Amino acid sequence: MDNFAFISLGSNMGDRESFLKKAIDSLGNNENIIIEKLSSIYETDPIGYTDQDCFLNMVVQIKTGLSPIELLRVCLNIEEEIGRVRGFRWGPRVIDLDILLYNDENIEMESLQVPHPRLQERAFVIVPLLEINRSIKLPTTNAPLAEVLDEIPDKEGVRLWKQINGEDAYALFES
Ligand SMILES: Nc1ncnc2c1ncn2[C@@H]1O[C@H](COP(=O)(O)OP(=O)(O)OP(=O)(O)O)[C@@H](O)[C@H]1O
Ligand SMILES: Nc1nc2c(c(=O)[nH]1)N=C(CO)CN2
Repeated sequence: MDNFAFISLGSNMGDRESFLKKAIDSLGNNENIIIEKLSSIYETDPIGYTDQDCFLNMVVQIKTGLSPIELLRVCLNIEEEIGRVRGFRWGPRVIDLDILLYNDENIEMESLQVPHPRLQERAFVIVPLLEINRSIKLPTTNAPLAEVLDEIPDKEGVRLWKQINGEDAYALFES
């Protein structure tokens, strides 16, 4: 498990928290993934396509023996398992898993770009990421993420919804 990665989770349909929990359970049940940290859960105004319900968003930090492409495959399988039906771009979804960062790598494949190409525009991703690690820098430009957040206008659309500390993290994993 020599690699670290950050994965963002989002849901804006049905029992949103239960879908986040299911996704985290599935990640943790993978023998090649260790969940290291969970952010709190944030309720966030929809970005991109705005005529839809608010999202719950959070970020997890993992250690993994999987390659980036293998990790993407795992994420897509979890989305499918939980029942995501692909609708239109940026539209409502029961669960969305995105790979934000994988080590300090810059990956430019057709099916996978890391850092996630829209990471820098999305307060709903950066706020939970900074909660886990204040000193993260973007591998592309070396810019501290805290400075990137300063430049984003939509920060007030990201509200703490459920604080997760050690104890809550355990409760979130309890079935
Ligand atoms: N870093 C990444 N993490 C997850 N998927 C990625 C990444 N880079 C590229 N992709 C590709 O994006 C495809 C579509 O992803 P998805 O349907 O979740 O997009 P979206 O959530 O609607 O929009 P966005 O990418 O802006 O979050 C995936 O099948 C995957 O191949
Ligand atoms: N607030 C918020 N807005 C979004 C989200 C999301 O997770 N949270 N995901 C999207 C598609 O990737 C589009 N818009």
